[in-house]
Amino acid sequence: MTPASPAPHKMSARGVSVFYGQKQAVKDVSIDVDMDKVTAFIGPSGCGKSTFLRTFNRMNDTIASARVTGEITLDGADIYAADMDVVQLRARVGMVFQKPNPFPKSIFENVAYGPRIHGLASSKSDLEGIVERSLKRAGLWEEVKDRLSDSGTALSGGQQQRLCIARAIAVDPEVILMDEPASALDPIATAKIEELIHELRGRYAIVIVTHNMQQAARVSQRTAFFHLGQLVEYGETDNLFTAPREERTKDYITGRYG
Ligand SMILES: Nc1ncnc2c1ncn2[C@@H]1O[C@H](COP(=O)(O)OP(=O)(O)OP(=O)(O)O)[C@@H](O)[C@H]1O
Repeated sequence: MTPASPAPHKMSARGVSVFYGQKQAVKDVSIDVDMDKVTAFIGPSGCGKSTFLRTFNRMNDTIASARVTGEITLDGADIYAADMDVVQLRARVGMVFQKPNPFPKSIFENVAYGPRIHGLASSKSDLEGIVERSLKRAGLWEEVKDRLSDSGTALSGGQQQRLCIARAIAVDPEVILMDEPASALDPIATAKIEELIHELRGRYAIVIVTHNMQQAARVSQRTAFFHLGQLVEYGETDNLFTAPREERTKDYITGRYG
């Protein structure tokens, strides 16, 4: 009997480099990201974590000087192919930013906007159902269900970030990219976001950039350590923090630099 082939990776990067003009920010990085897992990107400031994360849904396209080489696939399809619909790609690979950035619209509209432009709801009640389900999944429903028409920007920072997560979830993504999603939040709001990441893990592939090693250890199953644009080490989070293979990883996690 031939052994079953391993499950295909949700996303794979092969030999990815990113340049800003002449400057190379990401150097020949290859990595796989899987469903049901949280992957953390850690490393000192400026090592290219955010730049690399943004290649996964082509957010670098919005920066005129940025150039990406190598290959990134989603379910085996090259996301940089000429016929890739980038709007569709960003619905499948959603993103949550460091600073919560709700639209200056109502809580309801923040979540309803994506499903509406992507034609995901067949009726008003269908749309209301999507909004409720997304807010529930983002752990915000109980706090906002009686004031859905209030402005999203009037919420607390932590609530705004959960609203942004609800907005990403509403279009039914497969992958969620989070770029330091809790670094602008207080410890209680941070704990809520971390709890939420745990709850979301079963449904999506999640990739999180974090400055905070304790946070990476708490929320992720896999960790990638970056230094000077290179991927130094990638492995199971427990192993990486307890028995790093590379000297540079060891120096970083023991606080010798960074
Ligand atoms: N829009 C840009 N134009 C030019 N250079 C950039 C741009 N964005 C980032 N860089 C440079 O690319 C390198 C990697 O930056 P990036 O933000 O990806 O690192 P990072 O590891 O996420 O850092 P941090 O943790 O501080 O956010 C840095 O040297 C940075 O100055």
